[in-house]
Amino acid sequence: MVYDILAVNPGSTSTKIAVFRNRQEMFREDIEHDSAFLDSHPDIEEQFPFRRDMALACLEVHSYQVEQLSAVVGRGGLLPPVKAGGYTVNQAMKDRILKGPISPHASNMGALIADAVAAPLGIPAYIYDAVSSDEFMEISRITGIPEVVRQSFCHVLNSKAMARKAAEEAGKSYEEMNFLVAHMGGGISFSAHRHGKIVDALSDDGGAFSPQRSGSVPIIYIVDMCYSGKYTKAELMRKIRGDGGLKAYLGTYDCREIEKMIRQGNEKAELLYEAQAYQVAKGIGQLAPALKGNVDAIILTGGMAHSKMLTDWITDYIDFLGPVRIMPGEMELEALAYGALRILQGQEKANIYRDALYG
Ligand SMILES: Nc1ncnc2c1ncn2[C@@H]1O[C@H](COP(=O)(O)OP(=O)(O)OP(=O)(O)O)[C@@H](O)[C@H]1O
Ligand SMILES: CCCC(=O)O
Repeated sequence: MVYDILAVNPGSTSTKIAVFRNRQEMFREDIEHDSAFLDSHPDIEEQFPFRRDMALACLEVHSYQVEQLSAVVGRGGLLPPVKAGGYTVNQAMKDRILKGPISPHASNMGALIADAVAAPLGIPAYIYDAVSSDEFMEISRITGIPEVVRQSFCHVLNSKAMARKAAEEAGKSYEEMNFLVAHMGGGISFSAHRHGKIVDALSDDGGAFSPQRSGSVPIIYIVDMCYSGKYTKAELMRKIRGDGGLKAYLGTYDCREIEKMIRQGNEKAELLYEAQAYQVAKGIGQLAPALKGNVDAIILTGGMAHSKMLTDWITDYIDFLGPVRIMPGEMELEALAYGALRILQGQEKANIYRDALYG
């Protein structure tokens, strides 16, 4: 049986799409969004129709008839904790994303775009390995404030896909190995994979700063900023996500531009870029206890892993912990499509999303 699957991956700076015929990729497009557009449309509800239309326009460019699709699969977003694997997009999931998002994260649009394309065609819409897939150890959830519980949240899809690939290349199964993975995209996250499960992770405001995020910042100063009367909540959130990190210091989140500044002798850019590498190394080191130091490999992945300058610095700071594998870019579209294919072929069952608030 032949299945055509559209995979859609909305990231913080880009939307990537591809059509697969079973496991064969027919075509893909990586749409990098203009930073001015992202700045002027910070809300998911505003960005969603635009990104959906761009995805549909890509199909047209490739003269692909949507009626040929068997299913659409989107990146799974920041839902309340869910299982790793596939879910059918349903009303409860859409309500949660639109009315009560855990956090306004680009990945939330994956389910919405998948549903918007699939529903008129009468075909299933799925998400796979959502960012909030939860395999945490209980000890990983504890913070110093009882009301605040750490939620499992990271680039699950790509981190697991790269760890699986590294295991395959080592001639072993993912479940036999232990990995520390640093995903370095518009957002940066770290995950500790123990025998096939992400038992702890750091991301967003809990980890390193990133090209456009603040990362973890001493909270006492943030409390002062909150009560200073100088900022609205939305303005402070933008400092944490969107306008933080390298962009806050250097005015751009494009690392290729930053490397150009460095080549032109910009010392501030060089200091900040090495600080970026150092923070990534610290994030990896912070998770090493989750594996009790039994690290088969440290994987550096995501768009920024294309940068030799960054990966050389990071390796220099961290290779005492284990062998470093550089696996640039991401395999998220493949991971989405192969997951949906396993569901369509009956090898896996799609989970039913249920929500305490939205049914
Ligand atoms: N060749 C390169 N050298 C250095 N940095 C690069 C290179 N290619 C991409 N990047 C950087 O990688 C980042 C984007 O990575 P990626 O495309 O993985 O992110 P995304 O998918 O938009 O977001 P996320 O991964 O957080 O979901 C940008 O900061 C970009 O400048
Ligand atoms: C993709 C979830 C993790 C993050 O954005 O930091």
